[in-house]
Amino acid sequence: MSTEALSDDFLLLIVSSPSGAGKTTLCGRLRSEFPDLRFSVSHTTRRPRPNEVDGREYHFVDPNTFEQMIRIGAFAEWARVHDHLYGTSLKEIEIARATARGVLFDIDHQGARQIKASLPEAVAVFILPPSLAELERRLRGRGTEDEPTTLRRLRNAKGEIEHYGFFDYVIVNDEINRAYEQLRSLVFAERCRRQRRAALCERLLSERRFER
Ligand SMILES: Nc1ncnc2c1ncn2[C@@H]1O[C@H](COP(=O)(O)OP(=O)(O)OP(=O)(O)O)[C@@H](O)[C@H]1O
Ligand SMILES: Nc1nc2c(ncn2[C@@H]2O[C@H](COP(=O)(O)O)[C@@H](O)[C@H]2O)c(=O)[nH]1
Repeated sequence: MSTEALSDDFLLLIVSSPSGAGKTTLCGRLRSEFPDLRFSVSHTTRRPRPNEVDGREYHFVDPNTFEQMIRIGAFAEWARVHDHLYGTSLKEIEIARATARGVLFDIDHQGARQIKASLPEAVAVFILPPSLAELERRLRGRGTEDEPTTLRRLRNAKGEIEHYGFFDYVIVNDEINRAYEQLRSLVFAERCRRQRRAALCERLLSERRFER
């Protein structure tokens, strides 16, 4: 990690997991505790769930609009996940840079790799369920997907876990409070990285005080 890459205080935090492991729940808590960490609202071609609001959880668009956005280079990253298209627009990152102290991405491992390729200072966290049986219980318990979608997501889980080696941190979401405590600790720790403090150190060193 280069000093230059971390020379500002802006945190790019990626959270990924297999479907149902709990990243939306954990990101929701982060958003409440750290309002200066702006949630990146992705574009997707999947249909909204009953409780989801366009522009809040996602920008819900049709496939033609999504493909047009790909053509004009509007995305920082995009991927096909569970048979739908999902993408992070460059605009989301620009807005976060202009208005917040960081940006929180809830994206899959393909998107995480693309973000890291262009923004290597990004910090990537993978959330694991304690077991596959518990993953299934959670996804079914959430009750948002029909049976074919549930099965597709469960069948994709191992393929996603295979990518754990790419991530900087792995958190096991067994007990939600414990997992959240670990995630928030990461935010604090990342904000204390030496490289993010370089500007302050240089400023203190340049002050003309206590000099003989
Ligand atoms: N530690 C936990 N213990 C028990 N249930 C949990 C825990 N964490 C999350 N859940 C529940 O599991 C379900 C799935 O969680 P959530 O929607 O956050 O998963 P997700 O990883 O965001 O899934 P997706 O990728 O499908 O959006 C939700 O009903 C949530 O309340
Ligand atoms: N590569 C990207 N993946 C994304 C993005 N937004 C969400 N996701 C991932 O998709 C799945 C499914 O999400 P769901 O809301 O339909 O359950 C999950 O792994 C998300 O992290 C994105 O912009 N790019």
